Amino acid sequence: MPEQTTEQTMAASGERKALLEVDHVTLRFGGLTALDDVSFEIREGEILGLIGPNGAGKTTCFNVMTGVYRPTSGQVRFDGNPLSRMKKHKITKLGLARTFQNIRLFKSMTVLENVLVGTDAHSKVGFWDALLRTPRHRRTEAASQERAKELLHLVGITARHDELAANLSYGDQRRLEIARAMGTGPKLLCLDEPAAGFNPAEKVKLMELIRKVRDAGYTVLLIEHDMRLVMGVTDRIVVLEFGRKIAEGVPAEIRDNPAVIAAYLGVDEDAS
Ligand SMILES: Nc1ncnc2c1ncn2[C@@H]1O[C@H](COP(=O)(O)OP(=O)(O)OP(=O)(O)O)[C@@H](O)[C@H]1O
Repeated sequence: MPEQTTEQTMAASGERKALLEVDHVTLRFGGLTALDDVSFEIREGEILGLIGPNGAGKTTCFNVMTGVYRPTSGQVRFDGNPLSRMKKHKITKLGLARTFQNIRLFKSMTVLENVLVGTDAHSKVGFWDALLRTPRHRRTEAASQERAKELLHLVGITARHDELAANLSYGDQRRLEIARAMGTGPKLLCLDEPAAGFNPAEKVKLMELIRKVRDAGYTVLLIEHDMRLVMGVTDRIVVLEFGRKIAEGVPAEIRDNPAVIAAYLGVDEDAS
């Protein structure tokens, strides 16, 4: 398939429905306003980057978007459903999955088992089916294994199914985290600094993987410090500074936006 230009992707994504809506969200930690009336949306099939200088509110926003924090005011809707008061497993079932800044794998389980933990979130078989190993349970288990192997193939760690997760290289552990999150069958995959600790070659590979994930039909939210990676892989970018949204647009617009440049360089916009 020929590669799409950003404009083509945008033209396509502009017609797409909003999968996740951040609607006038404010979040206060005591006296500190970590998010201040922030609104934006993630559209189906796009890769959206959320960026901003240290302390801008990205992680807080990510946590609000994935249902970890409840906003002080405003609302987050996923596929039209308000996330507040929803339990985590319900959010996962709706189709929202995330990875963590600090890798959180089950290190003493195998690579395949780690992904199976995710696929089990969608399992329809009950407790007794599992206990008695009914044909229904065996069929479901075989389908889950197949699915888990496909995901490992997608992220590029096929050959190491039976290896303990602890024995994988750091880069492969990060890839496994992505496969595990995808195992839950998400519509939206939220990646929290997936390139942390990567060398430049690994970052290039990660960019390819993120594109592959999007091309496989997933929508992706990416929080990432590495500007080159964000600019190179996202369709649109939202920029936060001091808890406020200061810009939103395609990478080329964000790159040239004076408010964004000022935020990153730490200079007074009027003085620049
Ligand atoms: N649980 C919390 N309690 C109190 N203040 C918090 C809490 N979490 C974050 N903050 C504050 O909220 C503000 C935004 O922090 P946040 O971690 O969301 O920023 P960030 O953009 O992710 O920063 P970084 O790039 O450094 O990770 C900061 O001033 C931070 O100190």
